[in-house]
Amino acid sequence: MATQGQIITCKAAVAWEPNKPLVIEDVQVAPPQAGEVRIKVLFTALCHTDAYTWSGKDPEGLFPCILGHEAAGIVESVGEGVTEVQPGDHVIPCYQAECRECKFCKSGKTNLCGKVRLATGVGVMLTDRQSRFSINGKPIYHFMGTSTFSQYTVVHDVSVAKIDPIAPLDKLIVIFWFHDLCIRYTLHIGLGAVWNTAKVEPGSIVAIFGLGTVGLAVAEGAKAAGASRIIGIDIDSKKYDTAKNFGVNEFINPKDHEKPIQQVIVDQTDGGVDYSFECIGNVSVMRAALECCHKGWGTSVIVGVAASGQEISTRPFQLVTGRVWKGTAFGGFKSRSQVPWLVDKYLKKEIKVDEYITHNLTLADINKAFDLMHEGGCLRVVLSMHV
Ligand SMILES: NC(=O)c1ccc[n+]([C@@H]2O[C@H](COP(=O)([O-])OP(=O)(O)OC[C@H]3O[C@@H](n4cnc5c(N)ncnc54)[C@H](O)[C@@H]3O)[C@@H](O)[C@H]2O)c1
Ligand SMILES: [Zn+2]
Repeated sequence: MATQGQIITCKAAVAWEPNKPLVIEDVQVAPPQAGEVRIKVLFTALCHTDAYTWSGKDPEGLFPCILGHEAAGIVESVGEGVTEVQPGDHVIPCYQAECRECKFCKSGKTNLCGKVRLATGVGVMLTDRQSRFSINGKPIYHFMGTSTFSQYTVVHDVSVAKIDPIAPLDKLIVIFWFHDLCIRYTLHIGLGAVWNTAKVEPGSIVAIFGLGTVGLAVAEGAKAAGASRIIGIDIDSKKYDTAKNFGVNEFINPKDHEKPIQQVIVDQTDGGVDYSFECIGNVSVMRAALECCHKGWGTSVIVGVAASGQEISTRPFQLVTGRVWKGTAFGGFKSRSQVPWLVDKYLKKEIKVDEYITHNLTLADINKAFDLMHEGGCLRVVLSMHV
């Protein structure tokens, strides 16, 4: 391939400073080094995690940087020692790596691989602690080990999930195919919370706090697991309209009640729910989500990401009497091993994907895309990489 081993100059949306509009720039992307993969990004989606770092509230946020962590693309070239993917492979970059060698990976109990975290947490690559992005010699930080708001990105090979390419690569099919993958990636956080972390059984009563994209994916997972009652809780009653399509069959707006929301739920469920999921990132809602669980067995899963420095609290008696408090990152899915499996489920139409995409724009419109994301009625904005 002509670009192999060369610096590629391409377009990327650069966050120069917190809270300032992203700027489409010509960025130089260095070739991948040992254990690295350079990917031509075809589609990327936006997520609140990008917005959070961009806002400047994320203490780990580094500027200037290239944000973005939900995407699908094609391998352009690989560095020395990379054996699992090769140029032309269809891939999804994953912010949660899976090295299969560290003690986390080997434990079989968690997806929190530790291999590249020290480097990705500070916006560089592991090999030489440098960035592969620069503008006229000035380094631009990576973000979450993915940086997908760029037409080309370099990631660690342990962070790349290879996807089965669908047979006839007719242009349109490729477009739709990748199109859907972008969303697939966020979606599985919700599904994983239900299938891997909580292990919801048929007939369960489930409460979901926050009916954004993540909450809807939890609802879909709960429905697929056979939950009988799926109670959605949101301060925006309009959210119930969409949520019904994803399996939510009861709705409570905490603002309609004088009593604390956990008490309202306990009253309506004969003592509490079997499973609850906090999909907002609000620590007082996390407490409510635990306390609305049934004594003896109720399990509450924290999916939402609270602002840095926040703490959760409850009376220890809540746990002594059998409630369980859990958390999940990346849905508990092992990235490289299980992302392809999820894609397969999608192809077999076992899980919804298309329904989450409410807007399609291009990289050039990325600032508009962020505005849309903060509006009601928007689930996922997918960007193609044209400018
Ligand atoms: N654990 C993970 O792996 C992971 C991955 C991605 C995102 N997240 C987190 O999941 C959370 C949800 O993400 P999203 O994209 O669905 O967000 P979103 O903003 O689209 O949805 C949040 C919903 O919560 C509702 N809400 C806000 N405050 C509320 C309150 N006090 N009571 C009831 N409802 C309330 C809002 O009206 C909205 O509908 C975020 O914290 C995000 O950072 C976690
Ligand atoms: Zn590992």
